[in-house]
Amino acid sequence: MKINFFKYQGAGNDFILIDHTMSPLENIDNSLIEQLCHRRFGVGADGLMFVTKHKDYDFEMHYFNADGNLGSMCGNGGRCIVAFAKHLGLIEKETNFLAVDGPHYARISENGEWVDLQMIDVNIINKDNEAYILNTGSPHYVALQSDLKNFDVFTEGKNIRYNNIYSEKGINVNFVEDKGDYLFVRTYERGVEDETYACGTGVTAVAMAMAKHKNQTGHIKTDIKVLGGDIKIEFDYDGNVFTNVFLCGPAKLVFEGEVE
Ligand SMILES: N[C@@H](CCC[C@H](N)C(=O)O)C(=O)O
Repeated sequence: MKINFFKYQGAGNDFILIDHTMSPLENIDNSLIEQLCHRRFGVGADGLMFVTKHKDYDFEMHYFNADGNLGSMCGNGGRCIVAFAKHLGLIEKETNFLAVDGPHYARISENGEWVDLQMIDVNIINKDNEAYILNTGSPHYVALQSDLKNFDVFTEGKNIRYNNIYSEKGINVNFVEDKGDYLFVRTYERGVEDETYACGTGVTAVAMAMAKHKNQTGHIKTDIKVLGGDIKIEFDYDGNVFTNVFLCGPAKLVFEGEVE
């Protein structure tokens, strides 16, 4: 069976995208997804997404992590699937689509390579000692870390993800260093079980945690640097709820191909 795929990346978080708009999604082969995402034996990606039709929305996003399992919301994946939907001619400048955490609005630049994606409102932030725990569509742990450039994100992130509190359901682990004008963020991702070059729901969680940490309220814009590039986050925060949350950044087609 031949599979046509498109490879996209959003700030270095990379995905295999498959157009499934002509038929419903059934009989998912999770081991095939894992194999396609494998960086030695497959195409190589942090995750795989199917685009299907939906009667009430422009399209529906189905996201699987690189381990082959159904993921929770993927922010960079969401931005890439919007670029893909434009490429397929499903949308033009704006869209309302459905993802695992509910409906999302997004707008896309003329050249199709920059996407502002609205994320879910967030009203719960918990603490685990000094770290912040919140769900921005996916569960996140946010910890401040000095000298982050030289920090062992893989080992420390993995230790937290697999500790007694989080091992069962898993968590994405983000480390952040406040650089003044911007935040530098590195993330260990659940489901990839490695550090990735960017995590969209992760940087969203980091911007929210830092607003709370610094007692900021109002309309807050945050510039973020990750290993794979630059991302911007915007939201309103009244001290209780984060609303009008936007994850803004690049979403680019890398190549397309076919596997047997
Ligand atoms: N890379 C993603 C996060 C994907 C979901 C995550 N790995 C999980 O299932 O926990 C992003 O950009 O948000």
